[in-house]
Amino acid sequence: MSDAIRITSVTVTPVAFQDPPLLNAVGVHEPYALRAVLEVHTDQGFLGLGETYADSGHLRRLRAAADALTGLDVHHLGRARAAVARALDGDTGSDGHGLTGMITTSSTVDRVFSPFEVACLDIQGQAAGRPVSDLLGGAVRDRVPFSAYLFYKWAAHPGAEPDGWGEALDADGIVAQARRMVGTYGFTALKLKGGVLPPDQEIDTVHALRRAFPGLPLRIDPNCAWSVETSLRVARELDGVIEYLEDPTPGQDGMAAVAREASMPLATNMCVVSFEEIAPAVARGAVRIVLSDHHYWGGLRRSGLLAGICDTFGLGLSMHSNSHLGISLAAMTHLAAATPNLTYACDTHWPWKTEDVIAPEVLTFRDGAVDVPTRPGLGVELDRDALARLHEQYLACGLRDRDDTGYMRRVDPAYEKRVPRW
Ligand SMILES: O=C([O-])C(=O)C[C@H](O)[C@@H](O)C(=O)[O-]
Ligand SMILES: [Mg+2]
Repeated sequence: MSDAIRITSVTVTPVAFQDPPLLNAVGVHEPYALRAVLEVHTDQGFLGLGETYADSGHLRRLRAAADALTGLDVHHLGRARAAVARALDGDTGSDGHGLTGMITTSSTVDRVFSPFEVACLDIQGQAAGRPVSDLLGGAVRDRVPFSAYLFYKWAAHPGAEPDGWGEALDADGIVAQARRMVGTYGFTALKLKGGVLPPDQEIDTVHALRRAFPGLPLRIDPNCAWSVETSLRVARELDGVIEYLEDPTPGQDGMAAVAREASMPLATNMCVVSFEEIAPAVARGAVRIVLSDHHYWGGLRRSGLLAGICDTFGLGLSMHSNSHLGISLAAMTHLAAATPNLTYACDTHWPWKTEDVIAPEVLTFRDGAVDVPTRPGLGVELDRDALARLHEQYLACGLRDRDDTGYMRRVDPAYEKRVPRW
């Protein structure tokens, strides 16, 4: 039997990378998105990487968990998760920005454990000489398709230079944005972030996308900005136009009411975001598709568990994203490659970022898909200069918690977060 590979220390480095003014149902993205980069060091010299959120409470919990993992074998993931749960001792997170649904004590453990699990799998893969997808059962596809994630947006952050994408505050602006994304990355599915403009304008935008891209699957996600009645009206207007309707309205009961009458499947990354929410959602018939996200479903293997449960109950599976860097894209790609029933193109914010902490050449888009890395582990390497620069940017930018609503209020003091808004 081969030796244990024991964790000797973990480095948690918060970073900030530039983010354009993307609009959503709760406000607007701030000039920087925050992430934490985890480096898990071991007694055999392997270094494992993980990436996660970097809000201040999450950073505190990551550091507590990091201390608790020292000495554990990277193969003992069950023990590692239990050690994280003990270290957190009930310290439960909250969904400050309002885009990710309810957070419980157990789902907080999943959020905190996830990047450590990814880093441990990175190490296991390096030691075995196998890509992480092989540790998850093996890739069933060599390339993972992603969708173009379209946002209404301002041309620039207030007082700053335009970001190069230009303004997109109507259907023409979104179609132009989609043309550029599809032209550059080859995406074969389109997702519109909605809940920003009055519903009729967003319906017009989806129809404009349908005319401009007749063959591509379309989705809209207003992050619960609509009442049940509004959701049903939008569903009627978009009958036969979208492949799924994502989180039109708050709560499983509201979603179930929409699901009973809407012609298209409903999808969620807001009313089913933890294991305890699956059974009630199935009982209510609230959704037909769950967007997985290893960052809050407890890592790659627990995301596989979610996939199995979805399969059992006949639920479809897609994948959610937040603003992220290359370590996360690598993990998402390995997971999607090894998940047979993940049949929808995954979300990614990738095109919106201009900076990263990994060497750029490993993960590239061709025809809207990323080749599954075949090198041992995650297959990505840290660019230490870039990590240091983005950490300096974190220290200098002053942002410590994602606050799309607060940022919007600085621009428009009358702005209010309302769920549902229409
Ligand atoms: O599908 C979703 O709900 C998201 O991607 C949530 C994100 O936070 C998105 O709304 C964003 O980045 O503004
Ligand atoms: Mg969503």
